[in-house]
Amino acid sequence: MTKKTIKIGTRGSKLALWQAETVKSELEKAHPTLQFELKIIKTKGDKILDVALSKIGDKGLFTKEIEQALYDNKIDLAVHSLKDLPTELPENLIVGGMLKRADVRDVFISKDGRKLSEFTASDKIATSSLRRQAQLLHYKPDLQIVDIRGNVETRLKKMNDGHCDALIMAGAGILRLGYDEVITEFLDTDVMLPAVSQGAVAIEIREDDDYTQLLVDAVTDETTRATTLAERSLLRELEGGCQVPVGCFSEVNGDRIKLTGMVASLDGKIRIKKSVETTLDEASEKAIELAQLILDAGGKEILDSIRPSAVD
Ligand SMILES: NCc1[nH]cc(CCC(=O)O)c1CC(=O)O
Repeated sequence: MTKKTIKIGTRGSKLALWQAETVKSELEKAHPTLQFELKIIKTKGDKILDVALSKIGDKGLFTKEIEQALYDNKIDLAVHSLKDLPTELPENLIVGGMLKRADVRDVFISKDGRKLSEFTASDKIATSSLRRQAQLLHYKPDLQIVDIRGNVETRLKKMNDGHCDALIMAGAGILRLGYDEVITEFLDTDVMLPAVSQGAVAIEIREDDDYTQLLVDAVTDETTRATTLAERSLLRELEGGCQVPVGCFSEVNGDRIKLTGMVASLDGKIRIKKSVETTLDEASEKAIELAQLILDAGGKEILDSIRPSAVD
C-alpha cells in the first residue's frame, strides 16, 4: 500500500515559505511515519504590488486561491500568518490550529539608527497599515507618514533610496527572515498595539476533515489558540479586517488573560483603549464584551467613518 502524502499549501514568499517549512517540520516531528509535502500557490495579493493595501479592499487577497485548493482537495492544509486571515472564513474552512506564537510587537527600523522618540516633523515613516499610521500620529501628531508596499528587502531598499527615514514592521516577520540586525528597537505596546493575531502561524483546514484536524492538534499551542481566538472574536465584533485601525494585546499569566483592545482615528487624535481580565477559557466571550465597550466609547463612530473610504 502506498502511503498518502499530506499536502501543505502556501504562498511562495520567503516569509510564507519559512512558516510552511516550520509547520511541515513540526508535523514531521509529531507524526514520524507520515509524509508531508509543500505546494506553492500564487495569490492575487502576490500579483498586485503597486496599489496601497488599504485601497484594494479585498479581505481574501492573500488567501483565496489557496482556499480554492483546499476545496478541490489539491491540498490538505494551508499555512498563513493568522493576521492575514479574515475573521470570517469561507464555508467549511476553519483555523484548525496554530503554532506557538512568536513576539507580537512591531519593530522600528530607522535609516540612521535613531529611535522613534528622536523622530521629528521633518522625518518620514513608511507603513501601509492604518493601525500603525493612527498610532504613530497619536504618539506624535506632526510625523509624516508615507505609504509603502513590497517585501522586507524591497522596503529596506526603498528606505535606503530615500523614500523614507524609517519603517515599521511586525518583529515576527523580520526575525523569521533573519533580518535581526536591521531592527532599531522593539516598540512598546503602550505606544504601538500590535495587530490581532500578530506573530501567530495558522493552519487552515476543511471543517469536515477530522483526520487532518488530529494531525494539526498535535502541533498546536493551546495558549496561542485561546488568545488568538479571543483577539479574533474582538476583531469580528468590531467588524474590522486588517484594513482598519484596530490593535490588541494579550497578557497571559497562568490560566488568566488580560486582553487590551484599541481603535484609533486615522489622524491619531482619538485613541480608545480598553481592557478586560478573565480566564483563558472565557477569553473569547469576554472579547465580545470588550469590543462593545470600545464601540460604545466612540469606536463605532470612528469605524463607521473609515469603512466607506477604505474600499474606494
Ligand atoms: N501584513 C503582512 C504581514 N502578515 C504577516 C506579517 C508578519 C508576521 C506576523 O505579523 O505574524 C506581515 C508583515 C508585517 O506586518 O510587517
